[in-house]
Amino acid sequence: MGRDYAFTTSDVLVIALAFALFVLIRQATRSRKAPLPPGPPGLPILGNAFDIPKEQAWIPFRDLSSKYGDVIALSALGRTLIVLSSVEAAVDLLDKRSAIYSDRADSVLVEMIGWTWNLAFKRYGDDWRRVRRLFWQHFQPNAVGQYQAVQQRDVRDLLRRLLNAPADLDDEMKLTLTKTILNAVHGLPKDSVTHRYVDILTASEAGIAEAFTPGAFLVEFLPWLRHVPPWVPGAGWQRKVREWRGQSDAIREEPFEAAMEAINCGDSEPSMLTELLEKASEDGLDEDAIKDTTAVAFGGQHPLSFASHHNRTIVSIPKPARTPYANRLTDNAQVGHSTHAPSQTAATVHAFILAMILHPSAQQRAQSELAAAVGPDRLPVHADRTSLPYVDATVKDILRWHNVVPLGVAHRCIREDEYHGWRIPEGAIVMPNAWAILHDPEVFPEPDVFRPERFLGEDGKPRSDVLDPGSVAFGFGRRICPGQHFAEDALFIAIASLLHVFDFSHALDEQGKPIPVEAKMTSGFLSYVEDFKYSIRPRSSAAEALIKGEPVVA
Ligand code: HEM
Repeated sequence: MGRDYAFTTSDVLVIALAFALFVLIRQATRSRKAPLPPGPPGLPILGNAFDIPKEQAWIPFRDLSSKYGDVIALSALGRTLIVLSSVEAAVDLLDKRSAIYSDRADSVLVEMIGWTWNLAFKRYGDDWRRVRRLFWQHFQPNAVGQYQAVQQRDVRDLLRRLLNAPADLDDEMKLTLTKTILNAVHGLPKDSVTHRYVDILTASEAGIAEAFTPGAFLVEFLPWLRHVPPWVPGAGWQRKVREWRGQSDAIREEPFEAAMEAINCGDSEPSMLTELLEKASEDGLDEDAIKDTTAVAFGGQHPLSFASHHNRTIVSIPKPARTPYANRLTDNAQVGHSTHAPSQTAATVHAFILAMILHPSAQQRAQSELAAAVGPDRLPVHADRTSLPYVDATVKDILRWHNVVPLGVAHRCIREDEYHGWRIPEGAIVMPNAWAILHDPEVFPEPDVFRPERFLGEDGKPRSDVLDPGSVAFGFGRRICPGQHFAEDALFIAIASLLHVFDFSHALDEQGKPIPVEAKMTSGFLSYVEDFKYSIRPRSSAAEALIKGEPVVA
């Protein structure tokens, strides 16, 4: 009989010493090779562990880049972190050399939490390739056009709901995007998509943020800790992991189960799921592959970052008792609603509203353009985009001014490489500082100012000589966001429709004075603008009639 699986203090000490020795030997071997990119000097063994910022890391990283250059290296606990702060360096490494820069960091927690289905977490290899290819077939530029009608319909529903409950825009925006995704991907009828799905995403987002706060979980460095049962003093984190596992399972299972029930009840609409099911035997797809691919569209856009940090409250998601499909249609009372956007797209729309309040002249110019190009008798459609260059530039400057994934998603280098005479070690975590690139004053003069005009020439037409923020905000190389074209369509139609019929302005206090707002970003690998108060009202009675679908009287 072997002894019980329990670790004594001396076990832990021996392992820690062995690890320290390993790091020292590695450091000594490395010193004979090409140097790492420049960076702040570190402590022995611990390296730059104390230099890796936790709050709004993109700003201190940008400051380090101003001192050391656009490629900097930091080392912590045996890992090397490379931060890229120019578009040239990001494209050179993550894009042009994507054959070796497309892996993700290994993580014991990803496995424990059950996030292995999530494309964003998958290691670079055949499994990632298979799911990405399936996903891409339905989200590539030629395919996303099929979702535009659903996006328009859901945004028009949003406008109607806002007319009745204008204070709930953020919440309603999250629901709108979730409805569109679950309809396009799972074929769920729009009325069956309730706030529960939004809450599932929001809870998992908070869980991911806590799980991947650097250094927060020792198990990432000492993988054997995963075997310590939760009742052992100090192993309470195992309970959190169990909770997060439930959230991850909910994302993968719940919409899928509801979709299968809808199909069986003859209530489902044509979708990515129905297409995958039709082609399953021809393409050799099993249920797991189909579940993974559909789950990626719903919940896979919350990816792992080396320096993630978040301070949101975790919402617990009790699974509802199994009820017949028809009874679930109005089931939205299972959990409390979060006040935060569930996805990058909704967070971007939230930032757009702030920009409109801070820059009323931009709002007016976009509205004048809409009035001229679309007119008072109808709402905008995607096809209007080419005749709305200012609205299009507004979308671009929102992605730049407040990019919601400021440090991108970290890639991992799978083979030692050399760049400008510096060594990029095998296993290095490589992170594009997207915020620094999009706030570089050389590229975007007065970068902190929201100004769509920067993308337009004097004739009001789009300039081709200004960097498109979309080429940075959605990442790089083989891991580039596969939802980019869908997200850009969703942002355009939401922003154009909101501006066409609503005015956004400061909320007033009890004395009738405007309540000041400030553009502040939250910390975390998904960054939001901090909550603010605002007023939203229909632009005119004609706009109100348009929203309600009534005849417009000029
Ligand atoms: C404004 C909206 C969005 C932004 C700014 C955004 C940004 C990003 C970024 C920066 C990455 C990492 C790319 C890299 O590793 O270099 C990413 C990955 C990903 N995004 Fe998005 N995204 C958005 C919307 C969406 C949507 C709507 C979907 C799904 C329909 C989606 C699905 C994904 C997936 C599956 C990945 C992981 C790809 C992989 O690792 O291979 N994203 N996104």
